[in-house]
Amino acid sequence: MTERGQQVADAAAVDLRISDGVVVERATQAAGGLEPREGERIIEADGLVAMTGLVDLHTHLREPGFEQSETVLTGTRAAAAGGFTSVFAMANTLPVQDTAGVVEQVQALGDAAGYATVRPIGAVTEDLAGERLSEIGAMAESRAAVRVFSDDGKCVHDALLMRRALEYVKTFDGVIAQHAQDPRLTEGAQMNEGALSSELGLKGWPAVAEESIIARDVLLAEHVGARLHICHLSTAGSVEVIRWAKARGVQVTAEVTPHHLILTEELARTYDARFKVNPPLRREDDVRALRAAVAEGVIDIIATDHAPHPVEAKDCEWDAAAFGMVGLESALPIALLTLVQEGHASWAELESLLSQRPAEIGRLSGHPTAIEAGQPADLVLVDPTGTSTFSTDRLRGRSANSPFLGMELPGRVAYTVRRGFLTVDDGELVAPETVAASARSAGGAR
Ligand SMILES: NC(=O)N[C@@H](CC(=O)O)C(=O)O
Ligand SMILES: [Zn+2]
Ligand SMILES: [Zn+2]
Repeated sequence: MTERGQQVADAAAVDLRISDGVVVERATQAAGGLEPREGERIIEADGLVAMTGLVDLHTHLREPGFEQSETVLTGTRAAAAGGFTSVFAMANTLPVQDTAGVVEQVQALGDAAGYATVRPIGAVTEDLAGERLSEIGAMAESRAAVRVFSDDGKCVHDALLMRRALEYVKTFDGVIAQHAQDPRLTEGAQMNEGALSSELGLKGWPAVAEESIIARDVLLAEHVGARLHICHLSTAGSVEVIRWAKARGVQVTAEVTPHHLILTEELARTYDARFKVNPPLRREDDVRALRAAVAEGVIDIIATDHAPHPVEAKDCEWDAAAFGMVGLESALPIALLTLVQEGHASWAELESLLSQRPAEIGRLSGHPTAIEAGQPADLVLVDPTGTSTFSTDRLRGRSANSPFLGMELPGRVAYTVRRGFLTVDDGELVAPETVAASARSAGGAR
């Protein structure tokens, strides 16, 4: 397979030859490019931008247990459509991903589907109950080799458990990904706390409920000398705390979701539960601070927090609706709109935010560090020109609870290549049988 694309860093047109899941040759077109050989498929990628495959450190795939919302197959289809080649699957399944058996099962489902590398996240506490540590060691040593642990959906609130979890993962270079939400400060909370929550009569969720947990946890991570990752940062104050911790040398990383980079609490006025999410949409000044923190490097990555829910969990009163939004297919377009087009990040920085840094934080093995000869062929080719209306036909998962439906968004994924085979071909998902067969034959490639 020969690909004509553009290199991200210097925007020079290059040809790539891919064979057996690896980029085997790369030449600039200025230097003559590559001659296609007999039997090779040529992808015309002129005008497209190439990035290493996107990596989502925060995806809810819902299987086992909530297959009416999403399955590993449907969720990784959505991932591929969005340009992702790897996803980290959150632990709040049923049963919870808190044993070696369950994480191995989720990983095996991902391997069989083939649309993306699925790396299960292990629960920090048994059944996400916040009482006893889960089998962290057994999950780390299992075939799934778990490196990221999180009770996401719930906060690890007990400081002693958090300390013990940090001590444990430190022994094998793992990381605790904290969902920072003080449960007592957010009992019954429905949206951001402020003048608008009072006006709408919805119970408020104060910024300090997030910031106080982050402050505690960066201090614990410093004390233990372990790695801490903060999920879905949503307030200007959280940015301040992370900046302070990084300046002290704490091993902390932080993520922001696409939706927190663009949407605000004002959307609660619609009472449309597509805009109900945990943590809640905040204010304009928070959105500004989050974008600036990405530009400054205080925020390390963009993660989708893809949280599918069925119609009945969203098409109801705000108070009764579930928290969460789907996000895999819209992540790159929203990042382009809010960061690249606004001058907060270059394409190369986008590759860092959506591919390189999440892979590093999750200790993802077999992920390319660049698109060059000798590197695994996990990459995405994006059409950067024009915009299109984001509609349900762009969604490839099982649920349609996207807050971006109807918006004009830039950036279409033209091709996604995983382990050398196509999962998206000329803007269309490749059929499941074809992808599964390609994944089986690529099985031993790494
Ligand atoms: N983000 C959400 O609003 N919901 C997530 C849980 C979570 O990420 O906290 C879910 O599992 O639905
Ligand atoms: Zn969460
Ligand atoms: Zn989540």
